Amino acid sequence: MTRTIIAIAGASASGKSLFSQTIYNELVNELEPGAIAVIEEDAYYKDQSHLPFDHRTQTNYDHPDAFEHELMCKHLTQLRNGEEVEVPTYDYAQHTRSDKTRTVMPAEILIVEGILLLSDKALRKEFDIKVFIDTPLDICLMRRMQRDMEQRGRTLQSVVEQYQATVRPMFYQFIEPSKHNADLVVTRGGMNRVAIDIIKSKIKYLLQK
Ligand SMILES: Nc1ncnc2c1ncn2[C@@H]1O[C@H](COP(=O)(O)OP(=O)(O)O)[C@@H](O)[C@H]1O
Ligand SMILES: Nc1ccn([C@@H]2O[C@H](COP(=O)(O)O)[C@@H](O)[C@H]2O)c(=O)n1
Repeated sequence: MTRTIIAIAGASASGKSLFSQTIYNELVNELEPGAIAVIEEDAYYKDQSHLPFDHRTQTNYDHPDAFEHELMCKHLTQLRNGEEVEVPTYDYAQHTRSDKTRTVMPAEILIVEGILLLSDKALRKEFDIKVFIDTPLDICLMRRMQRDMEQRGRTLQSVVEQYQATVRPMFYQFIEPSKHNADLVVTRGGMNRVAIDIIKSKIKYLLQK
């Protein structure tokens, strides 16, 4: 069986999750059970449970060193080889992994979404289709403020400080340059109906082959 791994990369709050989840939700009931799955790069943030909470708030979460990309690469290889994996789950409020894992079965179509997927050479080799969600950074910041305060337990001040200290500089150092590794660059992210339909058609085509 040929399996296809699709990477959806882009800035924080650019709409990667919305884009990926829209494709997944619109296809999941049409396809054979278990044919499609989604994995988040955020699940592979390093475990920091050994560090005091105050230390964890100081981590640069937008630098590649914050992630355990080796484990992610290993899991993608296992999934491609037909093995199920235990994907970590991440707790943004505690800035570390939670003690639960999520079993992911080897789907024919695997969508992977995350900020630094296309900046890591080893990870890039795992992807058959590479998409970059290209959303202006000011829009990402506005969305991030709202989302992080509503869903990730952040204050406005903490979002602004983190944005200036790490999110914005790391975007220019790592994420934006990685756009050139993409096969497709998508504007308007999760609301780009044409782009969503193109990826859906490609997935259906691959599953018919
Ligand atoms: N095109 C869009 N228009 C309006 N809101 C959007 C759009 N794309 C994403 N959002 C919202 O912005 C927030 C961040 O989007 P999300 O998909 O979680 O970003 P990412 O996964 O890239 O961090 C979410 O609350 C989401 O609903
Ligand atoms: N403890 C953490 C871990 C990550 N972040 C931020 O999450 C962003 C990536 O997730 P998206 O869903 O927004 O793509 C990244 O920019 C990190 O700054 C965090 O704030 N705290």
